[in-house]
Amino acid sequence: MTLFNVAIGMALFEEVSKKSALHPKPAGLLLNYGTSGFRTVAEQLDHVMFRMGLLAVLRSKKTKATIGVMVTASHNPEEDNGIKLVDPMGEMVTPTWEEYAMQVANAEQEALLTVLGDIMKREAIDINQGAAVFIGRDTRPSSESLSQAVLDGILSLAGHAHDYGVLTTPQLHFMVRCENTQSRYGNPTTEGYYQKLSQAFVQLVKHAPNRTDDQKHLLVDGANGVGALKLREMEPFLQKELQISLFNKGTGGKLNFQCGADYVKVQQGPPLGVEMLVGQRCCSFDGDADRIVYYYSDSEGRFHLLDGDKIATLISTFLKKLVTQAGLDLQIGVVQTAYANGSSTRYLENNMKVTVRCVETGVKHLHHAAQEFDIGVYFEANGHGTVLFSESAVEKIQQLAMDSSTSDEKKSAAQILENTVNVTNQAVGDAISDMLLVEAVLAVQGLSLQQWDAMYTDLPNRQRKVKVADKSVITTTDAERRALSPAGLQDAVDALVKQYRLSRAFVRPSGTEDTIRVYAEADTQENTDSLAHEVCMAVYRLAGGVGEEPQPLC
Ligand SMILES: CC(=O)N[C@H]1[C@@H](OP(=O)(O)O)O[C@H](CO)[C@@H](O)[C@@H]1O
Ligand SMILES: [Mg+2]
Repeated sequence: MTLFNVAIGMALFEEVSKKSALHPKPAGLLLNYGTSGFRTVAEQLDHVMFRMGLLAVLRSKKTKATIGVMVTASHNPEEDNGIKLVDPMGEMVTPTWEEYAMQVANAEQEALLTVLGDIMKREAIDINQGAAVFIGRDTRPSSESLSQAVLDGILSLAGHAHDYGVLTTPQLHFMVRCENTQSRYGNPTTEGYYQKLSQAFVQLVKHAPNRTDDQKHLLVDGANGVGALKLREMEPFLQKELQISLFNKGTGGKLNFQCGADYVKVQQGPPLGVEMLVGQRCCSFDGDADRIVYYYSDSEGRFHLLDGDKIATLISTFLKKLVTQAGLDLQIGVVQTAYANGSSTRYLENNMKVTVRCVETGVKHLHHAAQEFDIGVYFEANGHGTVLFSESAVEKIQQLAMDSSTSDEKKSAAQILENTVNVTNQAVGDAISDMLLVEAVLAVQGLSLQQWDAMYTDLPNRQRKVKVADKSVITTTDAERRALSPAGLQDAVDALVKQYRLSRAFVRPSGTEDTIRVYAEADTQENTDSLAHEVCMAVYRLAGGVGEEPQPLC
């Protein structure tokens, strides 16, 4: 380092030191960079925001690219908030830097500069390298001041910041990817996002010219969050090809309260505030619009949920048909987690004959595994997912779509595939993009919601939680489907599972909550609930359960 660089470094660090005093860390407070960043009650987060602004600058210097910072707590209560970092291609920040994020967030006030200095040394970061950070935030009341703290952090390390204000999480990921591909992926503006996705959607539905107004109609539960706002902004771009009735728009109700994708998935019932008629197509976004689930109510008043597994099945079936029609040699894979319904996995493997991989919970694991295929479809059962197309797959599709010597059938399949690529937000799961994709797939194939639902029947399933003294006593293997410790737990689960038909159960520590999650499925809801309860009891007894013993449901 030259003396000049040292002087610059010292001046910057002095500024950081001065500014960080305005964002003090409560002594002793330790936070975890979990499955999707830091997440806790908003009051505890000011120092974390400031410090993540600093870290984003370092990450930007290291990667020589624009980095994203999103302020949101997704589906969690309005009082909570959170922050996550976005890497250059719009993906979640790499694991080593999650570690750094924790070190920086948890450093006591006087140790902050040392921790930053150590990271710079370890990563050989050049202080003179420029830095740029994009910021987005959700609609929580606390998000504005918290994103201001991020901005303070960025500016105090002399980084360049672009504050987009209120955005959905996937929009922020999209902006970062556009910027770092010199706009090859799209323009890094909300208008660029609306244009790219809606143009592709409008092209796709041209392959379904006789859609009725009824077929174009969709009820959307916006979870009283940012998704509702952004969908309203996007509507004019859709040229009436989708007619949206928007509920839970955030004008009256509380964010995520008895509504939104997470509520609908966990309750397996409709959200508050949506006026659904029999058979009508409905979907719910979550609070930051990166998840979506579909549902309808049948003539007997029964609620039908079409979750992430059903969406993955619909999309991969569609893609497989098109790839075959186009005569392209592209391998399609579907990535799921242990929470995927057993029926969906069986259907994909046995009927659709696509490769299915199971990975650990958390989008970063799914995203990573999906990159190994020419076309990788990944969805968590809760509705978070997307499709990744490899660069060479996109090239082959584009070439064929323009090839004047090929047959009309092949060309048309390639053109549909090309628009499918463009309607998809490949940076990350995106409720708006997934909604357009599902709507287009249904339209092009002339499928009703009921026909889609009938592709396979979900096995009854149940998710439960058990409180234990120390959740780390449970360790798992085989994509979290088997427990390695404590001794005897997996044997107990195996013995219980054997007593039921079509059954499966597993236990794992949650990565976002201080609890053990239990999942069970079996031939009937009654058997599923009974299996889930017995597994909860095994966890309670063998893994140090605390508080009241798990009770059977009803
Ligand atoms: C069963 C379940 O839905 N788990 C969720 C939940 O993770 P846990 O590690 O199970 O707490 O939050 C994650 C982040 O939002 C999400 O990716 C994941 O799917
Ligand atoms: Mg979310």
